[in-house]
Amino acid sequence: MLSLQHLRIAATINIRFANKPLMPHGASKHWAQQSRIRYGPTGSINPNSCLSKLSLAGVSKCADQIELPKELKPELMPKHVAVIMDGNRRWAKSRGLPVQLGHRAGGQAMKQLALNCKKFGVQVVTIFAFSSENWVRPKEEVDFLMNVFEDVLKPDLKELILQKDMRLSVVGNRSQLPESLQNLLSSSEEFAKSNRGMRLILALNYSGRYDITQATKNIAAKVRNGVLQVEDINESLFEQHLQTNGIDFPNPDMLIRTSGELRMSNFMLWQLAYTELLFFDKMFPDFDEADLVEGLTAFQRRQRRFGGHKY
Ligand SMILES: CC(C)=CCC/C(C)=C/CC/C(C)=C/COP(=O)(O)OP(=O)(O)O
Repeated sequence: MLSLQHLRIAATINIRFANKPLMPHGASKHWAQQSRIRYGPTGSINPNSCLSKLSLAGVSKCADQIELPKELKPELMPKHVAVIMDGNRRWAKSRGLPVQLGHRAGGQAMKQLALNCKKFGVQVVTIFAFSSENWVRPKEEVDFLMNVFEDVLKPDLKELILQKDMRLSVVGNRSQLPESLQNLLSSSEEFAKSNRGMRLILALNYSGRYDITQATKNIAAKVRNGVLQVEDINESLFEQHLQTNGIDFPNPDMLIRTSGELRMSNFMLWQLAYTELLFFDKMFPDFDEADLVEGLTAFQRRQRRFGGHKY
């Protein structure tokens, strides 16, 4: 239940309800004190982007504009960034707000993160939005989260799909999600089908162990039916039976987890085998462009060996 006090705080940081944008505006004094709002310097431009080609011809904007802060190298950008957005509730509690507002602010941070990744030329972003274990939360929080998914997804997906040319895929067991959310997800995927921009993958009611278990069961059934031989089973075949099969994307290069927790929480256990892990102390709603640049810079400094040696 929202008290008058909460409404006052929400008003102070310019939070609006019922399908309306909820992220506090930079103009708010309270918000400015709580978070660094920085707009990364756009020093270097990917030489392959159409921006650099067109700017030679005196044109300053184009559809696939890639603007890189000067500390980032285009050739070392991760193709696929996975995100565990953690800390929404702690963000809200530390401000005396109901947890629901933390989830709404997290939704806005998610959209901004997707836009920034696109701006920097990342090809795939996977967001862990709801784990199969999250159902154990209080029913009213789960119900609220499902509503937030719809509220955030309706206008934001529309914008990301229609204006930003993003492709959309959903992994996880959708059949347990509310019907209206299932419909929204399917119609959004359909709408985005012919897009060619960055791919956004939402993991909703997703569990890495479940993913591996269902792949194993499917393969076992095929062996039992004689469709496959035991000798046919290898990593590539196994991957084809994961829920992420059918989505044309490389395994994540980089994983971001916010809120200071240092664990995987059952997220893409197979797919993250050689992913570089980056942990941030900030709560997810505070994760901004400067943090993303910091993470990408750290990623670019790492030496990826994939089990090999390079001495
Ligand atoms: C895809 C989409 C539209 C998402 C928008 C809403 C959103 C950001 C949902 C994330 C839900 C979640 C379980 C966050 C983790 O923080 P937590 O609740 O575990 O916070 P805590 O770690 O502080 O308890």
